[in-house]
Amino acid sequence: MSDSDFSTCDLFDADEQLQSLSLQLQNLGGKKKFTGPIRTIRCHRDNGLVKSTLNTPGAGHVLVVDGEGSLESALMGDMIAEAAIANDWAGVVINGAIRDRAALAQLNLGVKALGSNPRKSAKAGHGVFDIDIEFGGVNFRPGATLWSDEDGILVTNS
Ligand SMILES: O=C([O-])CC(=O)C(=O)O
Repeated sequence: MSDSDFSTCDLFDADEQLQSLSLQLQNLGGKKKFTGPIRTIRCHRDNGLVKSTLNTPGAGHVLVVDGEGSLESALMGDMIAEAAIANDWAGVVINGAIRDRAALAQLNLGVKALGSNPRKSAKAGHGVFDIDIEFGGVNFRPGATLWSDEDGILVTNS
């Protein structure tokens, strides 16, 4: 299925077993609909892993980042987002903050996040990669498929 020809409402109607995120993330990227298999990161006010991961080939994956809900500093800005596009990532979902909101809105990348903060995060690289993470009542398992549009985010169980 291409990035633009699905609707999460129709997908849910066809399969009510899909997980649906109740957390009201903001749709902040220039690409308002995106889908792909999941990779994951958990980190707290440190985006070193996010930066290095989005600088490696994404092959159409969606990076789900559990920033543990912190809005104290941003986990992605326009430079990292441009690297994600260059490396063929479909989108980035962040349980935390971004910055460069106006620039992200112009980029051909899916971006969902809680909000924005101009303060940068540390870049020590503390965090964990490709583990199961859970927020908003959804289990995000590496390799599961995610769909995101204006209505919300759906994730397969496997
Ligand atoms: O470097 C950062 O932490 C975030 C940022 O400003 C960018 O991606 O442009």
